[in-house]
Amino acid sequence: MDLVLADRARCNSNAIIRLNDIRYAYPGASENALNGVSLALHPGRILGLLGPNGAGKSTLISIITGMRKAASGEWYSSAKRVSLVPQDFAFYPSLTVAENLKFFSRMTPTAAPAESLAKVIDIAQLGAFLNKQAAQLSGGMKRRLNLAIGLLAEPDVLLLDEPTVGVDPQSRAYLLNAVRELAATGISVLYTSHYMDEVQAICDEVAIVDRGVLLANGSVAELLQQQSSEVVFTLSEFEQLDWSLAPTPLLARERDEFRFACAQSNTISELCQWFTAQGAQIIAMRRGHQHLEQVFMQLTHHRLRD
Ligand SMILES: Nc1ncnc2c1ncn2[C@@H]1O[C@H](COP(=O)(O)OP(=O)(O)OP(=O)(O)O)[C@@H](O)[C@H]1O
Repeated sequence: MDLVLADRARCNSNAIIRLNDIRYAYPGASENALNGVSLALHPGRILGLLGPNGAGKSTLISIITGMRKAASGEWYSSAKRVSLVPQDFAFYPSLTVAENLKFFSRMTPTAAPAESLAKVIDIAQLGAFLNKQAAQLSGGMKRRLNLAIGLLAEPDVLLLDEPTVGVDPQSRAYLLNAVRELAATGISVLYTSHYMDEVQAICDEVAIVDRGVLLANGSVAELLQQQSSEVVFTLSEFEQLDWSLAPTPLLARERDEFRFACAQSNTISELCQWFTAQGAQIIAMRRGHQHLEQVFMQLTHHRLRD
């Protein structure tokens, strides 16, 4: 089946790019690399794309850029320019920063190339490094040059494939801030990273894929809430509790925090009553996961770097 370029009415949202039920198989492969993935990118928002190795992230990115054609599904886009900042450095190591930027600027048709060049130098804060050979830059500065080249096209959709691999903490903080500022100007960002804390910190939304299937998609807060059926109590004066008599089995304890499965609606009230009756004090209670990594592990059953 041919890919359908749906019109804005069928998109039924303000998405700048929307994928519906996208399937893709590499020639000769026994399994689909993408198995019915639906996703939307929105102006001014950062979507974090997470998945273990081989999940289908790169394949998805190549479909969004148009480098690969899906076997079936719908694809809607109102983006004028989509830029991909790849994980591999996409510049000439023997040229200086300025020479690289000028070269790629000439390759990128924009209305005002000089202004665009000045703008990306400013965003990536490369002004002090223009005469340095790209090969001599630190890991963080190379990432900034990679980003600057991607921004030359003045994209309205920016696809970032692991933009902070191999950078020092300062450059990392700088890059994360730059990505947030770019989104604040209205650019739609797809952010792929193996660093969960980054994704949790800067992304408005997260999509978790594994084996070509979208396992979860929503805001970070939604995923932390929805994907957990656990409750954690912080207690004091708990030493006298006989856990074998608890109305719900204790799953785990860490210092004064006690974790329980929360399968039924009355689990929490039963536990509260039991703690109070046994003389323990409830200091705090929270539902849901605290970290995206816990959500990821629950859904994919392995760590991101496996
Ligand atoms: N050129 C190719 N030919 C055949 N199979 C491929 C090709 N590229 C990827 N695949 C397979 O497609 C599936 C999805 O791969 P993809 O590269 O999209 O995953 P990924 O999530 O980007 O992984 P990583 O985090 O390791 O980059 C995997 O099973 C992979 O082996």
